Amino acid sequence: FVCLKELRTRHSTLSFSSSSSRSSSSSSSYNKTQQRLPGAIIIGVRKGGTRALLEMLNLHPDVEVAKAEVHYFNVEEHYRRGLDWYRSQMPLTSSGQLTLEKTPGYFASPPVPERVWNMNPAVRLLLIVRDPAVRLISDYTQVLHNRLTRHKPYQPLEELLLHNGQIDPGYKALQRSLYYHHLTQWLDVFPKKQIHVVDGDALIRDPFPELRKAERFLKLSPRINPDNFYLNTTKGFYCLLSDGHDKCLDESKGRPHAPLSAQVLRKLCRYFEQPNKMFFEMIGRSFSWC
Ligand SMILES: Nc1ncnc2c1ncn2[C@@H]1O[C@H](COP(=O)(O)OS(=O)(=O)O)[C@@H](OP(=O)(O)O)[C@H]1O
Repeated sequence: FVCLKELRTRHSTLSFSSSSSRSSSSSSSYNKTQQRLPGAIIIGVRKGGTRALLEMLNLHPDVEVAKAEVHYFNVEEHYRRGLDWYRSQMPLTSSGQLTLEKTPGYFASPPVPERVWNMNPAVRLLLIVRDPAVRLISDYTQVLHNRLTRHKPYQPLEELLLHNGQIDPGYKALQRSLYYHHLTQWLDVFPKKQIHVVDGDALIRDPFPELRKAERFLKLSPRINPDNFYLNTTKGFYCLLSDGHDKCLDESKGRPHAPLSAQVLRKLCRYFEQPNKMFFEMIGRSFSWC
C-alpha cells in the first residue's frame, strides 16, 4: 500500500484528478505537490513502537511520511545542513496533507526540543511510550543483535544493568527509559497540549483505538478503520491492510527478547517505580507497567 500511496502522489504531481477515496486535499484536478517541513513528528521513544505508529498513520489518505529516520535535530552534521536539507528529506504532499517524520532519537537528546520549536512552534508531537523495563530489554536486544551481526563481543544484559548487585544508573538504555526526565526538557519548551502520548503496549494489543486518538490529536478526519489491521498469528503482531495489500513490519520489530532473571527484573521494576510515578503526574494519566 505504500507503493500505491506513492503512485497516487506522483499522479497528483502530474495533475491527474483522483478518482480514489482520498479526501478533499487530492480532489482538485490541479493540486501541486511539493516537499514540506513536517506538521507532526514522532519524537520517540526508541523501541516504543515508533515505526508501527508511523506506518499505521500512513494509512490515512491525508498523511505522507518520511520513510527513513531523518535524525535532523539530533545529529550535528545533519542539523548544520539547515532546513532546506531537512525539507528535502520529506515526501511530496499536496496542500491539505500532513507531513510526518519519526526519529526516536529526538526524545532523549537535550538540544532537540528548542531546535524543533525554532523550526515550527506549532508542530504537533507524538510520543509513544511502553513499559520502561520492557523497552530497556528491547533496546538491549537490538544492540545485542547488531553486535552479533558484526561479530563483535557483547556483554550479557545483567552485567550491563547491575553494579555490585544494584541497578547501575549509568547504563544508557536505562537512562533512555526515564521518561519523566526527557519529557521535562520538552515541556520546558512546548505546552503540554502539543504533545500527545501514545500507549505503545496498547498499540501492540489493539492498534485501532490508539490510532483513532492520534487522528483526533492531529485534527485528521477519522479515516483509519479496524479493517485496516489484522492479527498475524505467525508474527504475533498486528499487520496492516490497505487497498487489498497487506504489510507487516520487518523482522527487526517483534524480536524475541534477551532473557533476564525474574529477580533482576523485579529490581528493575522497583527502580522504575518512582520515575514512572513522576511521569504519570506529568502527563495526567497512568499505565500499568511492571
Ligand atoms: N504491529 C507491530 N508489529 C511489529 N512490532 C510492533 C508492532 N506494534 C508495536 N511494535 C513494537 O515496536 C517495537 C519497535 O519499536 P520502534 O519501531 O520504536 O523501534 S526503533 O526505535 O525504531 O528501533 C517492537 O519492539 P520489540 O518487540 O522489542 O522488537 C514491537 O514490540
